[in-house]
Amino acid sequence: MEATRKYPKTSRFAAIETLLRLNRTRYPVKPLFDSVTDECRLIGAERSLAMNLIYGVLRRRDYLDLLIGKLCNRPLDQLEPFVYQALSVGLYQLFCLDRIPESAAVNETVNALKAASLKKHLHGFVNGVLRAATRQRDTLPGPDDTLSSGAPILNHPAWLTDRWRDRYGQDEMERICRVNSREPRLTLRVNTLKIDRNHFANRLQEDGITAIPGHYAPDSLVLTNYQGSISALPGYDEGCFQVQDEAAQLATLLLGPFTSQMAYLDGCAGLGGKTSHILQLMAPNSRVVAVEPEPQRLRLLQENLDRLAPERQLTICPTNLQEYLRTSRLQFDRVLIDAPCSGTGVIGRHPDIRWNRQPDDLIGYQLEQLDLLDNAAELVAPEGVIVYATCSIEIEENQQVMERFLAAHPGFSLTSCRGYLPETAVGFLEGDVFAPRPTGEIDGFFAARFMRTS
Ligand SMILES: C[S@@+](CC[C@H](N)C(=O)[O-])C[C@H]1O[C@@H](n2cnc3c(N)ncnc32)[C@H](O)[C@@H]1O
Repeated sequence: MEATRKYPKTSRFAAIETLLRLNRTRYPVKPLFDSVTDECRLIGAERSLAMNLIYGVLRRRDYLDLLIGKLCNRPLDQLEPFVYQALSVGLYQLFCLDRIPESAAVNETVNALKAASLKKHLHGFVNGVLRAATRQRDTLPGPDDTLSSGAPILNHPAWLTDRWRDRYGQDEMERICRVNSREPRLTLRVNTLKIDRNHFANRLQEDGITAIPGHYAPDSLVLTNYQGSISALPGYDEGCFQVQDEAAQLATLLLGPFTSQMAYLDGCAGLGGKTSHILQLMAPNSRVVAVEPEPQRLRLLQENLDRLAPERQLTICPTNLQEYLRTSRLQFDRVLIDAPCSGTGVIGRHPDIRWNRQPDDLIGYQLEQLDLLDNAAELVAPEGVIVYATCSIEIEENQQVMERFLAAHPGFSLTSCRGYLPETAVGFLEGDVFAPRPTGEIDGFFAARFMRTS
């Protein structure tokens, strides 16, 4: 108790504790982080720093393990678990960030061990390793160096790198890993119901925030130098924008053409990123139904839509698609199935995914995705279109789902995404489907259009 009172549970403590729980449970990092930061009563900049440290460690896990292995003369699994995570957080600050002074990185990390009431010799051990690391900086590898064998540091589990090597070749696999190891960029979709892209960019500029138009999606802005929280950006409360990668923005365009009197169903609405985009793009006398079963997401969906499009024709259904189909008599011109998936296209943005997923998960997702599409097929009107989307780059969740759906539903045919993408984005087509791989400018994604022909 004495130590806890003396040493507050700061951002470093929260980062270490979250990484520890993640390692133990393999739960998604966000809810673990929320409960740890609530317990530590962390807010504002301290909370953001904790988040950056966790995500950074997860993006550079193999590199940090390499450093720890060189600096400690024992196997990693023989380190006390809190000590192992503390060394990771400390070394990440020292070797991957340039905005934290060395002394603060070391002292604050050691204080986290004190706040955790760990034995005194462990404080000394962590202090010694981190100080040795700063002295030996010139002889230790940097985060983007290759190993002495010439092999790159991939920071991904072997099952993922093996499958990407088999599919794309060594160079492309290494490129994807490199992209996923860097901090992703922050991209917004300007809400043109409220303001156009140029005016909003100027408004950000007035606050010293540089915003450049994205290369692909017509309403996108990329913020190149912003480190603060999203809700502190100008125009947040007024609903002037939504954080959304360009791949996700392009996916909604595939629901086009946005002619009048159309009925849209967003069958997996989540937090409403694409629902709000449909509301932004739809022509007069159109309407949207959004289905989402998960209560927490539902609450955020409602909040987001209240902020972004309060006066639009929208019905939110707090249920799953299967139940919706049982109770609804409606048919839709466009159905979007932005399905639950492994998320391997957004591993840079959500770095816990790479360590939490297992190869067997892919077939589990495929079954869920096919079931959602079976239900969607019943809800789409003749001549209507289903857009099937995932943020995965795995064949099992994309091409295989597409083939199996079409084989089971002869009344549907694949139609090309080409006519719905801006010219700058047609390079992401693989045949008829939209399938960018992560580049640092755009997330990995997959989308296909199925038209009901009979
Ligand atoms: C990839 S997320 C959707 C993201 C969202 N479209 C967006 O752009 O923000 C998939 C969503 O499907 C929801 N979901 C899972 N099973 C479902 C089901 N059987 N019916 C409808 N939605 C489901 C999940 O709760 C999750 O929010």
